Amino acid sequence: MNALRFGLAALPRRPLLALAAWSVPEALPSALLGVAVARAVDSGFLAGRPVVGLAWLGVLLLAAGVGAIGARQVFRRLGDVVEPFRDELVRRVVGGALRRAVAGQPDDGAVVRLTRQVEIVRDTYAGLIVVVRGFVVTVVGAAVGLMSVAPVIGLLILPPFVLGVAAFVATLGFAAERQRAAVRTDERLSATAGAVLAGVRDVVARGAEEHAAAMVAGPIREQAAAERALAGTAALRTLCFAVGGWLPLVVVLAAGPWLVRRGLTAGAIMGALTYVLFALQPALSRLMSGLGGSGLRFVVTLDRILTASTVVTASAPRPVAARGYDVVLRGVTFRYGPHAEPVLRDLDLILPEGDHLAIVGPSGIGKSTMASLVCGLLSPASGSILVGGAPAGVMPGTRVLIPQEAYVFAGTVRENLLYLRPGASTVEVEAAVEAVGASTLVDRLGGMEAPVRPDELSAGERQLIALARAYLSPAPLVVLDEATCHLDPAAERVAEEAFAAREGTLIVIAHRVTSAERARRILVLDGVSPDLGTHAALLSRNPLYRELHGLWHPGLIAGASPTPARPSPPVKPSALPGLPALRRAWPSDPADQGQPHAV
Ligand SMILES: Nc1ncnc2c1ncn2[C@@H]1O[C@H](COP(=O)(O)OP(=O)(O)OP(=O)(O)O)[C@@H](O)[C@H]1O
Repeated sequence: MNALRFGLAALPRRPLLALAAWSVPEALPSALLGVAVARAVDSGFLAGRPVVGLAWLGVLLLAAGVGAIGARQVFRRLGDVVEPFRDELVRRVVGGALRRAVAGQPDDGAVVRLTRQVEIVRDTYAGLIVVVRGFVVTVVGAAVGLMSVAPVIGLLILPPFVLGVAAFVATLGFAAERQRAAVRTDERLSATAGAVLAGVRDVVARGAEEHAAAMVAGPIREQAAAERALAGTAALRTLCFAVGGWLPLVVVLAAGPWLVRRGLTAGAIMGALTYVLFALQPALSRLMSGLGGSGLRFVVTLDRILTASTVVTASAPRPVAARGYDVVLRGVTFRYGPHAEPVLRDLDLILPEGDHLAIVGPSGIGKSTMASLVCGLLSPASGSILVGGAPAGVMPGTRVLIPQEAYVFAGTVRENLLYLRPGASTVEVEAAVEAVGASTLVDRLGGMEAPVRPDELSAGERQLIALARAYLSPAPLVVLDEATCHLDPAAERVAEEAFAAREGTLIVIAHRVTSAERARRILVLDGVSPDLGTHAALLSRNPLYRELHGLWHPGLIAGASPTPARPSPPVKPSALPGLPALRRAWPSDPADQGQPHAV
C-alpha cells in the first residue's frame, strides 16, 4: 500500500532505535505481571506468608515505576520520529502543488491538504506509533512472562490470541477500502450539496427545488450505504476480538482441571489469567481501535495527499479547452421523471458563437427547460449539449441565465451589479447600466453606493438590475428566460438591443413577438417537430408561428417585420454540419433560402 510504504520509509532510524531502547523498561511491568501474581499466591498468601505475597506485589509496583520512566522517555522522543515525517509530507504537498502549477495543472486543494490533511496524518501517524509499539512491547513482555510461569499455559493461550490478531490484520485491507469509499461518498455529497447550496438563489428563483433535492438524494443514499458497509467492518472487528481476547480465557478455564492434574499451581493459573486479562486483552483492544480508527484514517488521508501531489503526466487527459462558444445540441431528449413524457425529444441544434436566437412556443412546451439544459442546470436523459466543446455547465462563468423573476439582494447597487464580475471598473459598470437602460433607476436609488432593498423594488426594476449585472458579466453566452417580461415594450427593446450588440451569444425566450422579430433566428417549439428559421421564413411556412404571431400582433400581415433583424454574424463553416431532425423541414422552404443557418 502506497501510504504504508511511505509511512515506513519515513521512519527515521536513530530516533526509532532510541524509541525501541526506552521501550524495554516499559515492557517490564507486562513481563512481571503474571510472575509476580503467581509468586505472591504460591509463595506468599497460599503458603501463609502474606508478607512475601505483599513483597511480590511490591515488586510489581516497582516494575510499574520503571515502566512509567520508560514510557515518559518514549513520549519525549516521539516528536523526533513524527516531526521529520510531517516535514517530508509538507515538502511533498508544496513540491507537488508547485510542479502542478508549472505543468499548467493548478492545485486549488493544496492549501487545504497542507493545513488540515497533513495535521490529520501527523496525528494519526503518532497515534499509530504509540499503539503498535505499545502492543509489541506488551505482547513480547507478556509472552516472555507467560512462558516463564508455565509454558504449557502459554501454549494454550498464545495460539488463539495470535489467530485473533491475524484475523484482524487480514480485515484491514478491505476495511481501508470501505473507509476510502466512505470518504469518497462523503466528498461527493459535500460537493453536490455545496453546489446546490451555492446556487440556492437560482434554485428558488427557478422553482427547481425538486430537481435540486433529486440531485442530492443520490449522493445521500450512496453515503448511507458506504457508512453501513463501514459499520459491518466494525462488527467483524468485534468477532476478531472475541477470538483473540476471550477465547484464550475460555481455553485456560476449560483446561483448568487438566492443568491442576498435571501439577500446575493455583498461582501459576492465576498468573496466566492475569496476563490474559490485564496485558494481552487490553493490548489487543488498543491495537484494534488504534488501527481500525486512526490507522485507517492515516492510510486513506495519506493516500489522498500522495495521489494529489503527483503531477499528471503529459499523456494524461487535460481539461477540455473551449473551442469558441458554439452551443451544440445533439439528439437531446429530456424528461422530468423516469416515467414522464419527454419535454424535448431528440433535438438537434447548432448555435454558432455570436448568434442571436429567440425560442418561441405555447406555454408549457419546454422553452424554459431548454434554457436550463443549455446552461447545464438540467442534464438530458440522452444526447449531448456542448458549449464551447465542453458539456454544458462544466465551465464556470461561461453562461448567465436570467429567469423571469430576477433576484437582487440586500447590499449596495454596486455590489448587486458586480456580483458576476467583481473586478469590473466603475466605467464598465456605468456603461452596462447605461446600455440596458437602468440609469434612471440607479439615479433614483441614489447612485452606485445606495442600498438596495429588494422588497421595495418592482419586478421590472429587479429585472433591470439583473440585466445590467448579466450584461457586465464576462459570460460569452447569455440566456434571457422572459427576463424582460416586466418591462414595457420600449424598455424591453433597449435591453434586448444592448444584449444583441454585446459580444457573445444570446438566447431569448421570447415574451413578446418583438423579441422574436429582433432575433437573427427563431426556434419554434411545438412539442413534435421543432422548426428553426428566420422570422420571415417561419411566417410563411410555420402555422404555429403564424398563430403565435397573430396572437401577439393581431392584424399584422405575415412576413412584415416591423423591426429590422440584427445583421447575421459570420457563421463558421465548421459549425454547420447537417443535423437531421430540424434540417428536414428546411431545404424545401424557398422563403428561407440563402440564409445562414446551422441546423
Ligand atoms: N420541475 C419540474 N418538474 C416536473 N415538470 C416540470 C418541471 N418544470 C417544468 N415542468 C413541466 O415541463 C413542461 C415544460 O415546462 P417549461 O417551463 O419548460 O415550459 P415553457 O415553455 O417555458 O412554459 P412557459 O412559457 O409557461 O414558461 C411543462 O409541462 C411543465 O409543467
